[in-house]
Amino acid sequence: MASNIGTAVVTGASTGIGALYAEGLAARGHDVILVARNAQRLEATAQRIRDRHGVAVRSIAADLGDAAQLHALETELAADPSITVLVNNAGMGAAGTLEQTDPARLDAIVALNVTALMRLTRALVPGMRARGKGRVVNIASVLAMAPEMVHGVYGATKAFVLAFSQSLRHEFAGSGLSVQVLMPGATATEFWGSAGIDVGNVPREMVMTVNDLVAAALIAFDREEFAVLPALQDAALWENYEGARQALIPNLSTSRIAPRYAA
Ligand SMILES: NC(=O)C1=CN([C@@H]2O[C@H](COP(=O)(O)OP(=O)(O)OC[C@H]3O[C@@H](n4cnc5c(N)ncnc54)[C@H](OP(=O)(O)O)[C@@H]3O)[C@@H](O)[C@H]2O)C=CC1
Ligand SMILES: CC(=O)[C@H](N)C(=O)O
Repeated sequence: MASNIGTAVVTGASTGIGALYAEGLAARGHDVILVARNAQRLEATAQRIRDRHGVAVRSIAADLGDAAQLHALETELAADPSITVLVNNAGMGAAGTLEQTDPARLDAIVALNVTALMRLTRALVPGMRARGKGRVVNIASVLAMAPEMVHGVYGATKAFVLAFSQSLRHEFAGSGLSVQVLMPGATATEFWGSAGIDVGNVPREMVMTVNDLVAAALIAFDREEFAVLPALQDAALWENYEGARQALIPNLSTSRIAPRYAA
């Protein structure tokens, strides 16, 4: 029998944050659709979730960095009226600076972290809006606010994810749709090895386990918080940051040159 709270799509769900997040949604009663490239690993995760939670689990093997595969997935998911949650989790990084990193790798990072996330959201939101309910969860990073903590374009892609989520929150107001942005700090997953970084070189006190990260993220999912920073101990620091941003907004565009630029 289909879940009466609908189906959750989770990208990058074969391992790491995505696999545990998908399992957490299954534990809450969602049917789930898992997306990643490696069909075998994906199906192993799917079977584990089925066995443990008894919900319907589909795995779709697709490379979200490939335009044709992304388009096929958009079409397939847009036609599924059972989808109530989209978790845009798949993402990748790279160890080097802008100049050290192959341009093709930079393109791949932007294609996955930015384009695929934006396109899947664009594909699913019209149906959610027509049905009057839906949730989008975007996995950004604390590096959205601190891109200088790492090299290259990765932090900039995560700044896109944060800004996109802020914009969606505005666009969704009053629609029954909601968006959440999760900003993990360093989390022990395969992400680091794939990016060519040894997580063992990161101070241990800065690295969270993936179990802890996802447990906190799911509590925030249940609370329907907008911005989720599981590693930030003092929530007032985020509130002050966001308060300063909100204070800027009404002052950012005026017809008058600011006195400091007057000739
Ligand atoms: N780990 C960390 O320290 C942090 C991670 N994040 C973010 O969290 C998210 C999840 O990261 P994490 O779990 O650590 O990463 P992992 O590397 O552990 O998992 C990445 C997942 O994405 C899938 N994936 C990778 N490339 C593609 C692709 N081109 N198309 C489809 N699926 C793909 C992988 O499966 P497959 O290889 O089979 O495709 C895998 O399921 C990412 O957006 C990351 O940027 C944010 C902050 C900190
Ligand atoms: C916060 C981090 O260090 C991290 N590697 C990330 O992926 O954003």
